[in-house]
Amino acid sequence: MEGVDHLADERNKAEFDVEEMKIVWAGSRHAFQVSNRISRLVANDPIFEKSKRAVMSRKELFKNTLKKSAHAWKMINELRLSDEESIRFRSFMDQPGFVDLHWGMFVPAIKGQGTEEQQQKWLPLANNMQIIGCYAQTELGHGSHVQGLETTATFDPQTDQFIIHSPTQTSSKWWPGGLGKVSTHAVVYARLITNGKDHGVHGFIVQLRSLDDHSPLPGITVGDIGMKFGNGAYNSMDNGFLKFDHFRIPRDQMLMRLSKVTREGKYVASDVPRQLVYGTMVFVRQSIVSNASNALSRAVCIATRYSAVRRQFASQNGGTETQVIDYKTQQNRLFPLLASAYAFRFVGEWLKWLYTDVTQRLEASDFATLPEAHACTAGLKSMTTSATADGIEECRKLCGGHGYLWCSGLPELFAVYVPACTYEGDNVVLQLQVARFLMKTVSQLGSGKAPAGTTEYMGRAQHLLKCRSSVKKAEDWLNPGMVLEAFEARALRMAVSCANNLSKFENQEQGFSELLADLVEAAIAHCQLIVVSKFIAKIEGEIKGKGVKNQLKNLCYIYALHLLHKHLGDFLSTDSVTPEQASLASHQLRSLYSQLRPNAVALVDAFNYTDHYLGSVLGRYDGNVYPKLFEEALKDPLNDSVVPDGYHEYIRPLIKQHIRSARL
Ligand SMILES: CC/C=C\C/C=C\C/C=C\C/C=C\C/C=C\C/C=C\CC/C=C/C(=O)SCCNC(=O)CCNC(=O)[C@H](O)C(C)(C)COP(=O)(O)OP(=O)(O)OC[C@H]1O[C@@H](n2cnc3c(N)ncnc32)[C@H](O)[C@@H]1OP(=O)(O)O
Ligand SMILES: Cc1cc2nc3c(=O)[nH]c(=O)nc-3n(C[C@H](O)[C@H](O)[C@H](O)COP(=O)(O)OP(=O)(O)OC[C@H]3O[C@@H](n4cnc5c(N)ncnc54)[C@H](O)[C@@H]3O)c2cc1C
Repeated sequence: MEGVDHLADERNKAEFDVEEMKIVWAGSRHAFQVSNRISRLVANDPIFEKSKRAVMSRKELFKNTLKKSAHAWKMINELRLSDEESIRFRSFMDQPGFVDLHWGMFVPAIKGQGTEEQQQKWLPLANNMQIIGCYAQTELGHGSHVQGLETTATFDPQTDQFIIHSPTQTSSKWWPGGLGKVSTHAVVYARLITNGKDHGVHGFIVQLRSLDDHSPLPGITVGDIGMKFGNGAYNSMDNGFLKFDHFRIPRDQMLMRLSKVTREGKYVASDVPRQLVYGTMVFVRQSIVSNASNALSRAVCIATRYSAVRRQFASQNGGTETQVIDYKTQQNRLFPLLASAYAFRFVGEWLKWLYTDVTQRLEASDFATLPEAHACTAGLKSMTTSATADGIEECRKLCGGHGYLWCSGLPELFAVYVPACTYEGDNVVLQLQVARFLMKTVSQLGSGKAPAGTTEYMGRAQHLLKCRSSVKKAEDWLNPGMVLEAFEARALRMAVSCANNLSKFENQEQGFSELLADLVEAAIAHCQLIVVSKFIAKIEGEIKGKGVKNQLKNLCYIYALHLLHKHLGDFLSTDSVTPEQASLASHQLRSLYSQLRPNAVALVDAFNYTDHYLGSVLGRYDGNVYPKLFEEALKDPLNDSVVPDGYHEYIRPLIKQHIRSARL
């Protein structure tokens, strides 16, 4: 029935102020107001309609993306939206496209690696979209191993130019988003060569296409790399290939904030760490963590609302059938994901603070916290995207058969999201960066240099290596100190165990290679500790609104205790908890699920998503699922005619043949 709220009973059960929780979720009252206004602006504009993406051909989808992007740009200008509002606008459009790379990587790369002069020249053009750019780093042969890139940028002192060249097939750029069909320019990463000397990988601004007719400039071969996973989904993006044939650019198009090449061809390195050339990736990894909470919360919102609508089997005392959300198995799978969405939100907020802090320090030539910022952004990007991709798939299964329908919104969300485990650094490769950082920190323990920031707990090694958890009853698992100590002991003991095993090898690099799997586990334990500790810090801060803090506490302990349960092997083998304490944790977890249950729908309402953004029949705000499933089915092109195209060629002859043989 239209207009009826099928989830009203669920909403009436809530024990907290949902409006205040919306503000906590958004980060501030101002952020909530911006998101609320912009999401409705986008939802009410028919140009941003998205239900037909799966049945569009690639070309239609791509053109539709161009149309949406152009319309968005027009509206952003007409309405004079601020940067913050424009970012929200593009996010609520919910269609991957070249603009993500233009604003998300091309512009930040120039800001981070360009000199003042270069910024003054290029940023106004990019900010007005008079040029459109992408980030061309990955090649056919190398993505993870950035130092292995093969494209060359050789300085020619006679002409004061760099010659950009792709010497082999594997040196072709391959994957950059926005490159295939749209970008006029790219920040290209290539090996800088001056006077025959290779100075490693540097960034260069390169024009690729004519600004008059969009044709590739002579010496440039460029195109799209082809269809990717899923219908619709990430195929709206023109990930591209690019080959250079001795293509020339002026010397001043090398991004020279970190190092320079003089008119004479002299290479001048500045005193800043060369790793700052990777700065754009650090920035994007940081934003990917906040995005993980967006993607996971969308999936969880769909699965929670649908689990409250869906009924299967009569309850034990007869009467109406049971809502599937009341099955403990459903709660055990769903509620930790709901808690994870909140956890990733808060760790994302913290990571944004860390990133801003390290950026300010770098500007003041303080490089001390750079390794930690790199380890945190790499590790949290890896941990949150892996958990989110798995979580979206779990939400699909939580919705039973209907979750497999495109109109559930979950297949497309998964197809769009899953490459986040690979782009901006393969998740295993990134955890190995964290592991290196941890091994370095452990090796320095006792040297007088106290670990700081997220490794501060390692400075308490004497205690953490010996301590026994003092949990005696289930409620002790609601004590933040006891929870933190268990996670710290587990993370430290895993890291120290890896370090001890490494020390048995004469060759450290060989030892590292042998122990890769254990090192990744230790890195994940460290990252989980960070997320738990930032969630605890959040609930210990000031939180307004009736019952809001209580709900966040429940979510925090669900997050921590489900991790304890999932990684019980780690906790037991490191003696961080005993089997009895683990069983008390499971008991406490069940109790927390029961406390969360009446608040589940209200907790996903607090995400404040429009039906447009959710894009899911199962996750509709009003819970009116069944009639809408029919409506969606009838919209499928296969239902345009009652008798399908192909009947006369392929079905009728089969049936007639059968009838003939039956008559014989
Ligand atoms: C249809 C729509 C429907 C629905 C939509 C729904 C949902 C969408 C939801 C969410 C979307 C989510 C997110 C969107 C947001 C943005 C994404 C948008 C598009 C994606 C675009 C992707 C772009 C890319 O992928 S760009 C390419 C990225 N490439 C990589 O990341 C490469 C990975 N490799 C590396 O980073 C490095 O090479 C390395 C592995 C780290 C290097 O290792 P190595 O040790 O060999 O390196 P070096 O010798 O160079 O370094 C030695 C030394 O330096 C330290 N180091 C390394 N990196 C850094 C750094 N960045 N900062 C500081 N320090 C660094 C290293 O640790 C060593 O230190 P030590 O010597 O001390 O050991
Ligand atoms: C959708 C999408 C968008 C992208 N957009 C861009 C873009 O805009 N610009 C751009 O430049 N690039 C882009 N990329 C490329 C992306 O950054 C790379 O694919 C990514 O960094 C992984 O590198 P790779 O493909 O070389 O993987 P590989 O390194 O070849 O990984 C293959 C396997 O080897 C393993 N492996 C690799 N090295 C190690 C190691 N040292 N130890 C243990 N295991 C290892 C990995 O874990 C993985 O299992 C994009 C990729 C995708 C999928």
